Amino acid sequence: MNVADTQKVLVADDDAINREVLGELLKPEYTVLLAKNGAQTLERAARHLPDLILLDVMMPDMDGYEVLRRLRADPQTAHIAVIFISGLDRPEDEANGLKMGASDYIVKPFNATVVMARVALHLQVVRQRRMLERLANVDGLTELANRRRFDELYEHEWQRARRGSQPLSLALLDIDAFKQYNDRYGHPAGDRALRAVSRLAAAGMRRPADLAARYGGEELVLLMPETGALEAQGVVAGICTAIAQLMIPHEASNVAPILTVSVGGATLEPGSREQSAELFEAADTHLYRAKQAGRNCSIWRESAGA
Ligand SMILES: Nc1nc2c(ncn2[C@@H]2O[C@H](COP(=O)(O)OP(=O)(O)OP(=O)(O)O)[C@@H](O)[C@H]2O)c(=O)[nH]1
Repeated sequence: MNVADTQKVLVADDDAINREVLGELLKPEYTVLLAKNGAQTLERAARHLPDLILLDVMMPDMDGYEVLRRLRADPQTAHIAVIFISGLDRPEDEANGLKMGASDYIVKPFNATVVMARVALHLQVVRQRRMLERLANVDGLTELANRRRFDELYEHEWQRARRGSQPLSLALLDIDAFKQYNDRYGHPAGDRALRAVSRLAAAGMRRPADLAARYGGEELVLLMPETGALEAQGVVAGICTAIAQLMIPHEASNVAPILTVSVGGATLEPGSREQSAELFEAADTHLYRAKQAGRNCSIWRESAGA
């Protein structure tokens, strides 16, 4: 396994010897982080986002149950797998830990082989969950977010823009005469061109909350929260220029001898009256107009919300 793929395990125990024993045990296979109390566990969990936490139940500043509750309350750390390690060996303690959302419960004194086997098992579950999440959210051809993921994030960003009275910009980018491209150069070449355009769209997104997604077929959607119309148009212009600079030959196009795109965009500061569909529909209308206007161009609309 390559170092970048190594999974991270955080060992949280107030007892230095326990920390060391568990740390040494895990080190040959995983990247190990250590925490000596509850506060440090929360801080390291948020900073390093480990795949798994081995969490001592009895710690002086904050017990493991409280640490788990706080981890679950923060969306960033809510999904981190937790195995309780505890000196409390009554069945009700174990049941309580599992009910709280721990993946497993190991009673001290622990057996090293059993700890390693359980850690391996839960890390495998973590890997499988990530793979499923990826399959559910990422488009296989372009590696962009898929439409399902876009729909989810769009609603989230719409609400965030409304609460924060911030502009939200959205652009639909559609490859021109792509049917002719496929007909002329073949479907595999069409796939390559679509991947190249997608890569540039993703590279053009500047901020962490910006999103390039494949909306369907040869249509991409670019979502730019907290971005006004002028700035968003600048971002889109940069992407269109980068696509033109690829100079992908398209001899069957009536628009240009190279592959081009049309863009419809809109910016809105959501008020209480608008629905999220309105911004999308405005961008779609503008994409239609850009196609009508001869393609290889971008049309934008800006409007204030109520
Ligand atoms: N190679 C490839 N082609 C695709 C993919 N998805 C959609 N297409 C093709 O994209 C083409 C879209 O055709 P149209 O909707 O007529 O659009 P167009 O030819 O680009 O015309 P305009 O958008 O009006 O300029 C169809 O031929 C689809 O088969 C894909 O994943 N790979």
